[in-house]
Amino acid sequence: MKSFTIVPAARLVGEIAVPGDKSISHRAVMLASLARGPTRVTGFLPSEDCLCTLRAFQALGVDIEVEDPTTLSIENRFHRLFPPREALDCGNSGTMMRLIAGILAGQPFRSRLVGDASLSKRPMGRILEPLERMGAHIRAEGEKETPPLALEPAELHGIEYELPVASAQVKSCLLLAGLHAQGTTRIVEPSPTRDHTERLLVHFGVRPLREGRALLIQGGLSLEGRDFCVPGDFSSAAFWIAGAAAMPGSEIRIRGVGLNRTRTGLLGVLLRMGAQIEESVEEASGEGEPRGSLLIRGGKLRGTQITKEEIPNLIDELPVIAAIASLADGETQIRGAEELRVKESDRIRCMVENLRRFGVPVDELPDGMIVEGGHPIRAARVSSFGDHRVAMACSILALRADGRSRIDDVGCVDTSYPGFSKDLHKLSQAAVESAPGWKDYLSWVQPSPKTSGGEQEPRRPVVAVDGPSASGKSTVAKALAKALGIAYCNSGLVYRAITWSLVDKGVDLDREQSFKSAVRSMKLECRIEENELHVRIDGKEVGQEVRSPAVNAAVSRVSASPWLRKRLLPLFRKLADDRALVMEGRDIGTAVFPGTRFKFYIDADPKVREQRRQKQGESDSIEERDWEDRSRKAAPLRCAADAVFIDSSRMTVEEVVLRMLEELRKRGFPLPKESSVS
Ligand SMILES: O=C(O)C1=C[C@@H](OP(=O)(O)O)[C@@H](O)[C@H](O)C1
Ligand SMILES: C=C(OP(=O)(O)O)C(=O)O
Repeated sequence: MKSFTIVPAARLVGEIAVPGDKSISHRAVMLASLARGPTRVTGFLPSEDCLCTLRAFQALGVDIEVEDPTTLSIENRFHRLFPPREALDCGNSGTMMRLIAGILAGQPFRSRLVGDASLSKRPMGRILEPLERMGAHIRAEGEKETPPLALEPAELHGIEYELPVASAQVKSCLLLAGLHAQGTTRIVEPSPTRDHTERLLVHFGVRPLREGRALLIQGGLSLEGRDFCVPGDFSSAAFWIAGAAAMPGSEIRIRGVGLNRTRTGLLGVLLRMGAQIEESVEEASGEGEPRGSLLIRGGKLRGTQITKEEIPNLIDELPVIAAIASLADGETQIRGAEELRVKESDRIRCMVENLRRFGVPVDELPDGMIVEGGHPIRAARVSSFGDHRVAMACSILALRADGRSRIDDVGCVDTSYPGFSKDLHKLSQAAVESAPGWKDYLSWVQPSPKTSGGEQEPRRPVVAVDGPSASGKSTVAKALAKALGIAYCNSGLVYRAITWSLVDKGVDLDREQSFKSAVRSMKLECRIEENELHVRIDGKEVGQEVRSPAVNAAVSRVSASPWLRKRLLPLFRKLADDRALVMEGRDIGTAVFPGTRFKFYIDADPKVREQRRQKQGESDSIEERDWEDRSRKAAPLRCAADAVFIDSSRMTVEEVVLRMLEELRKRGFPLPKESSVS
């Protein structure tokens, strides 16, 4: 299962254009497929949801040529739809299923609509009832009026219908059914919802009539094909807008984004919270879709109240609003949002659960939540619950956590925003990867955490060499020390020695008190002889026993102790008091000697590292080890911001050491006259 690993970032900076609008892409394909004459759709969103719509209309006999992923040529040459051979797959998309049902309800053929596990739980009664009243023969095969939907041939007639819930999907379903019905269909909305269907109908030559809260559509009119350009998706941009607004120091510009007022409720909420947003509408041509650019500058936000009336125009943005409410000062209340419970997940439940994991105090309400902002965000491992917006909202919050977070089950992001992780990476400079993959390690770069006493340059030059297991760092660190003629130390040896002694004494490592008192009473001596570190415990020099399976099994637990790590810092630092050295470990450049100018981070592809371990006759679960090392609370494995990152996957030891020597020369390390590498 795919997951994102998110490294904290101070702010979001940069400029992007988000991919095409999902709601509009669905509708553009649908209406162009019903129209006479060709339509070229540009800016189409090639996400999983919209591709389901595209495939469905191909299956219904419409010519759809994919010129490139975002450009479609659509023509219904026969001016009618054909019976599909198989069930039409709506994937994860509520919009597709509800809108296409409106189109198919009045066709002279049978059809069946199916969806994935999440869609199969979503309520369809809201479209079944009015469609049946229009004369449709439609049946929900799932329990409690859930998909699949089976449609029989039918002739529809217009009705008057007042929507019980404010839903653009139900409204659009009925507008599309009304197009194929006899007479007029009159739809009354409890409050205005996104009006993309109305605008696109006008674009294709059919104008629904507005009478206050009512919308009227005349049956039997035909649509005319006409090229259309889909604007960027405001709901995708929302992650950057909200994230940047809530992260002081941020500055981002988003170009070509849809700015339809029935979608941009988030902007009003953010402005109320104190956000700095500049909007410039560049294209508001008549009844087309307005689009333009947004400039967002980050600052400290304050909590707000979001009321029922506001919900329809920001419904899909509520997960990210909940996320950034956690960063704002004070309380944010979201009310009147019970519709969130029947989206791709129960977005109230899932966001409440995830926010709690991030350490955010939050109360769940039947129709929303109360988020208490301003508390530190804890690094967490959370699930998307298969919901794209939950995954992306949590990714934004994770940027502000106190360490690496992991969002599991993020394949769903492709339903609306393929390329989200790339954009997150671009704007945050943080690493997002399909964990625990390798490619993004380079961008794991983090500022060295502050530790007392270690920020100053050590008295003698220290070369810090960090990296994950089996990266080759020990081999190169030893060879480098030899080439420089200085001492080689391995902090791991000290942790191993302590572990050996604890194991030998039978100390119960799970009992903190016994562990601490055993360490306190231990006589630990570290000294360097002939450029090598020697460790003595209670007068006994430790040797090969530190490599025993018992020590292997326990050393991670011992070295994960923040108390012990802190206790050992002065001991490690003292080693550099009277001699230059190369010190190798996992936090040398970030915690032990953050002040040294000579830092390296050695890494290699996990596959290469696994092979190296096998060659040493050991087997190691490299990816799991990486995750543990990187996510542990005390001095997690990080590439220091000022370290030189070396990917040793395809380099020999000699090449790596030469590269290090070269860098040391550049950084002014007092190199011996004749550096030799052996
Ligand atoms: O019409 C649309 O394109 C949509 C309408 C909204 O759903 P409801 O109509 O169910 O509120 C929204 O949540 C969904 O993402 C897309
Ligand atoms: C609710 C959403 O989509 P749909 O209803 O189309 O699945 C969404 O994209 O947030």
